[in-house]
Amino acid sequence: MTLKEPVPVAPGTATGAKAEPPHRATAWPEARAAAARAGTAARAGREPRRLPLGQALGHALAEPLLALTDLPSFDTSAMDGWAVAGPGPWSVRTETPVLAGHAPAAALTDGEAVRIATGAPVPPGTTAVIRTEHSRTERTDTERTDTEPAESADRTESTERAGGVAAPGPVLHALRGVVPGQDIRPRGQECRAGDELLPAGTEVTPVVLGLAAAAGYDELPVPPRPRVEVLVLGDELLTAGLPHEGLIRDALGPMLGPWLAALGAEVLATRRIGDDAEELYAAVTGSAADLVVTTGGTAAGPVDHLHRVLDKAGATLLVDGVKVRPGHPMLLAALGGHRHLVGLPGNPLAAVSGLLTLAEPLLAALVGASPSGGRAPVLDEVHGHPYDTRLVPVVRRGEQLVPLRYNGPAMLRGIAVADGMAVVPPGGARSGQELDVLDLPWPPTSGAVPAQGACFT
Ligand SMILES: Nc1nc2c(c(=O)[nH]1)N[C@H]1C(S)=C(S)[C@@H](COP(=O)(O)OP(=O)(O)OC[C@H]3O[C@@H](n4cnc5c(N)ncnc54)[C@H](O)[C@@H]3O)O[C@H]1N2
Ligand code: MOO
Repeated sequence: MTLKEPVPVAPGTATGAKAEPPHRATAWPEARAAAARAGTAARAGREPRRLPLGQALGHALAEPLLALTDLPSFDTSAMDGWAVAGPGPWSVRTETPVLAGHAPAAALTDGEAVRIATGAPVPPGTTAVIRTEHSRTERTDTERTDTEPAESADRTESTERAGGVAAPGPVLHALRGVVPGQDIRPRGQECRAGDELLPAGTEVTPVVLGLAAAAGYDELPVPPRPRVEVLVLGDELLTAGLPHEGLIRDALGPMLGPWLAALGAEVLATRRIGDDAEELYAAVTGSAADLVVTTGGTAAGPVDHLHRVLDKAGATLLVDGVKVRPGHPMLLAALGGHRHLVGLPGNPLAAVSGLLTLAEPLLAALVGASPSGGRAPVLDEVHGHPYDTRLVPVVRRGEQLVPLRYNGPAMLRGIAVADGMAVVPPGGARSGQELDVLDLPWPPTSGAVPAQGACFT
């Protein structure tokens, strides 16, 4: 590998030159934006497919979720009790109670009441629903003048005297004031047909499935999953056993496939290529993936073939180095035909940095989603790079971010227990300063993290 960076010259030195940024790489926020733009452009022409609700979990909505019906779709009783019309007392209509899932009962006229269950359509003319426990019924039968609890109304609703002569039905009294409309969920209370319930790009969670079903959907439109292939470069990598004689375990092959899958990708394969330029050329040009992710070989060492291979393949470098630590040799290339390649540096935490900087925004844009993240204050001062952004593994402690100790470019020990990576601007961050945080696509840690400290090598 050759040194990519001119040594910065301090102002006032013998050369008289001003201090220059140490390399001509893309600024970190612009690199992320370029990756998102690449994903958005590649998204054009990728037709959404319709998946049954049972298969749509975890996808992003390809289109806004528009209500296919009013919700509720009819005026609904919110309580078990009585549908009443006008002021009371009411004469109870002694028909079958109105139940959920049944056709609406005949219209009520002022002074009438009918038993009704939660979720049942209120009869036309209903002005309020009175909860069972806020009511009492009274028989008008001369043999019985005592009042009875409403729960036993069914038993009191005998309309026949001995001899078959119709008796007046029971009378319903309210035990509290009755407000017009009380305990009625009016049609369209939650939404009207055509209302946007959720924007495109929303992740389909279990609740989204429930809302979609309530709103009338059997299927949901989702973008096709981006197809990704991972190519792991490096002759020094072992796939099993202990490191020995300069050989080390491949830490990225086992990590990247599942990580990319957690970001919504369909991982076609993870292939180990070694340091063979021809094999790499064949793998890159022959890949059927929308996104090829390579690891290693991004720098300028004797066996770092990636730039030469991309050049030979006619690829266009959209980002060639990013002003970020770790991971500054990362790159993004357009391969033609809406296909892209993200080159992750070989150092494992540098590869994570490249994944979050370039691969995540590109994949999110390909499916119309937004990259995850938020902002939070950092507990202590964080050392910064003079010119470049730093990405630092952090845990969330309450509202605050705590940087983790093992954050060197070759280390995964910090990020393994992290909740995300804090974005530390050039020059560093003060204690209490708000920082952007890049989330990881799995639940936060329990917070049981070893003691903190600094370790930058
Ligand atoms: N002269 C220069 N040398 C280097 C520079 C530079 O600017 N000038 N940049 C350094 C930085 S920063 C990084 S990051 C690396 C990037 O190197 P490559 O992307 O070319 O990666 P490799 O050289 O292949 O590997 C670097 C390092 O990572 C280990 N590695 C590679 N793959 C894996 C893997 N799958 N699992 C675990 N570890 C892996 C590899 O053995 C090396 O130790 O370049 C610096 N050098
Ligand atoms: O950018 Mo390198 O990632 O410092 O190791």
